[in-house]
Amino acid sequence: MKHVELDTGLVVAGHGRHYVVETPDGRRLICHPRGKKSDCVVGDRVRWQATLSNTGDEGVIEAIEPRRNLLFRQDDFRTKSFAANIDQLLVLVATEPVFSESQLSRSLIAAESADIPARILLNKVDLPGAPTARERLAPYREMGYEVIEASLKAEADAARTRLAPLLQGKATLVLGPSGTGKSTLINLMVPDARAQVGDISQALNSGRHTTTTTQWYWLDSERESALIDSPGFQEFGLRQIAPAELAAYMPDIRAHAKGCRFYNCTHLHEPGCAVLAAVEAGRIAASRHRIYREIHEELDRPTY
Ligand SMILES: Nc1nc2c(ncn2[C@@H]2O[C@H](COP(=O)(O)OP(=O)(O)OP(=O)(O)O)[C@@H](O)[C@H]2O)c(=O)[nH]1
Ligand SMILES: [Zn+2]
Repeated sequence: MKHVELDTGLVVAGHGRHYVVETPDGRRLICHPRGKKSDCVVGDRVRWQATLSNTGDEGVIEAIEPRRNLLFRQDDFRTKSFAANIDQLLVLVATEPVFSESQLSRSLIAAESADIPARILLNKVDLPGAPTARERLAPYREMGYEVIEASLKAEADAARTRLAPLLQGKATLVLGPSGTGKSTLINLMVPDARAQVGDISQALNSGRHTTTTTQWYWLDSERESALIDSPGFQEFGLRQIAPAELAAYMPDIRAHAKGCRFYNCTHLHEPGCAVLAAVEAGRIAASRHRIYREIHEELDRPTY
């Protein structure tokens, strides 16, 4: 196959085996991958060819360009990709509903292992629970993550002004549990969000109210900055990570792991473990070590 003859495009949405591909001049069309395997993800750069048949598709994806990165989760049974070729992850949490620290940590670990920088956005700081949420995020600030506070609805203009420079020139994947304000964020930063989803995606999404698939939104007419909205999820498996690697992807644990007596210390029970000593001394948050233990046990279980 001669790639030079094929058109290039960006995958901006996926619906089962159908993908919405955006051409360099901004046109969007439906494509399906050649062959049975549908292994495209939003953010993929692809090469496609116009279809001559009347399948309803307008193009066939012939090739996927090598990915710069891929953020995904993996359990015993399957791998779920969020997006490819992203510049940063924005983990959205809120004062209410109370967020799961385990889910937050898992998102950050997945990003670390994929070498993708991450920030945390705490929404709804106008609510009385804000100080508690802030306190729960203190360890994350301390280990180096930027925590941005906002009230996306209550203080919309201030939030937009604060966020715009952080998103400038980047493709930002947003992950966060349902009810934290993801739709509010998209509508705040992407005024023409509905139009960008477009008739194609709306048709493929078959009348559902919320988008159930990942969607790429441009923030500017120059198409330099983008937000990628991914649907909420229940489980965040990290099977792609070997148990012995886990500490390296948790900055607070990593900072102490060098001081352990044994080079292959699991930081769970060993004598002379600098991580356990740091937990004891309060230099690593107890909640973080609990999460480390929980994930380590999960990764250590045999797969069937
Ligand atoms: N108090 C307060 N409420 C907010 C703020 N931002 C969003 N909300 C509310 O939080 C609720 C959830 O917001 P959405 O934007 O729909 O959240 P979502 O994450 O898209 O939720 P799903 O649609 O369930 O995925 C709505 O009732 C919003 O009005 C805020 O800054 N302050
Ligand atoms: Zn140790």
